[in-house]
Amino acid sequence: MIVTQGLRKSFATRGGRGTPVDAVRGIDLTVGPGEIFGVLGPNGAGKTTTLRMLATLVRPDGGEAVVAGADLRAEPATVRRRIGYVAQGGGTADAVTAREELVLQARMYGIGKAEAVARAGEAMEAFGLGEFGDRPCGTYSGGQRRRVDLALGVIHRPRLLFLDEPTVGLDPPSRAQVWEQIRRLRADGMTVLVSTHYLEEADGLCDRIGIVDHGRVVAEGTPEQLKKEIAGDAVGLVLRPGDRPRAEEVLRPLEWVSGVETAGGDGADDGNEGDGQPPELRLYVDDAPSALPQLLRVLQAAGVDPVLVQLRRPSLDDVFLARTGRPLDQD
Ligand SMILES: Nc1ncnc2c1ncn2[C@@H]1O[C@H](COP(=O)(O)OP(=O)(O)OP(=O)(O)O)[C@@H](O)[C@H]1O
Repeated sequence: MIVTQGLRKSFATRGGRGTPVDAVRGIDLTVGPGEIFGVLGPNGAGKTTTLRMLATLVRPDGGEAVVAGADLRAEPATVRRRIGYVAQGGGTADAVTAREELVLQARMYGIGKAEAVARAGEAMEAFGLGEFGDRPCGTYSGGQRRRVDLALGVIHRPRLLFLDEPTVGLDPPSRAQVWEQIRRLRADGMTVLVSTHYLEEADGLCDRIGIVDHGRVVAEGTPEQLKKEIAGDAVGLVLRPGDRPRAEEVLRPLEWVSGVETAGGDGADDGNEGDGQPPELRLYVDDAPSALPQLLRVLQAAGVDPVLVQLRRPSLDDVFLARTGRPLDQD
């Protein structure tokens, strides 16, 4: 549904006298039909500029893209007809009602009056706007407003929808409601490209993500793939004093254990830990839930009885950290 190669954009500053800002330095992305694809990155990473280029609102300086089956540079009008775009702040006016906005938006896409009114009614129902949609937009909560923005973005039934940070500033329940609506659009066959700087949103909502930093894609894949690439799963074992050498001896040769490390404690296994904390033996495995029972069997056969066993799964924050050298600032 989207294929980009080397898409880039710089902005002139101080009327062309300052150093140009390289907002996007060469973005390569592939978004398949029917997926929710997340562009994850910190503020200023180039997410908005990327979305605006793909939605024909900003002209790229270089690179190629095919969007919704049309060439971005050669056929921008075709791209525009096939897509929907919801900007970060949304676009509703305070004095008009959601229903009026929906009818107006449909009319702007050339839809006849009766059909526009019918579609507005359907959208009110589908996005749960019935309770408030005949009041002026200025009286809505942030979450209600975002649902109206979504409804406006798809009133012309595009096959591809761009959402720029759709849940920024919303409280968790409103965020969950917006995610529900986005999932419903996917279930109806729509492809959704969403930009976000929330790790939880990228992880929980998106089928695949591209991590963007300083105008480049630094990682692309499903959230699970990306987390696995970084570390696989980890299992933490807290052992009785003196048990560690025997545990390491039986665990290291196992082919499904890719690494064994000691975390915490003073490293000396003499029953006299320097900081009072028993060391944790951390094992790296491909799939912790299936490795766990085997692990316990091997330890039991060796006469080792762990005090504590815990599953540790890497997060997207670990991925971001590994690829960029710093954690993602989510404020
Ligand atoms: N019109 C413009 N003129 C000059 N610089 C710009 C312009 N638009 C964006 N930039 C700069 O380009 C860089 C990327 O901005 P962009 O808005 O694409 O990032 P973003 O990842 O969407 O961040 P945010 O989440 O804060 O919107 C930033 O350094 C920004 O200041």
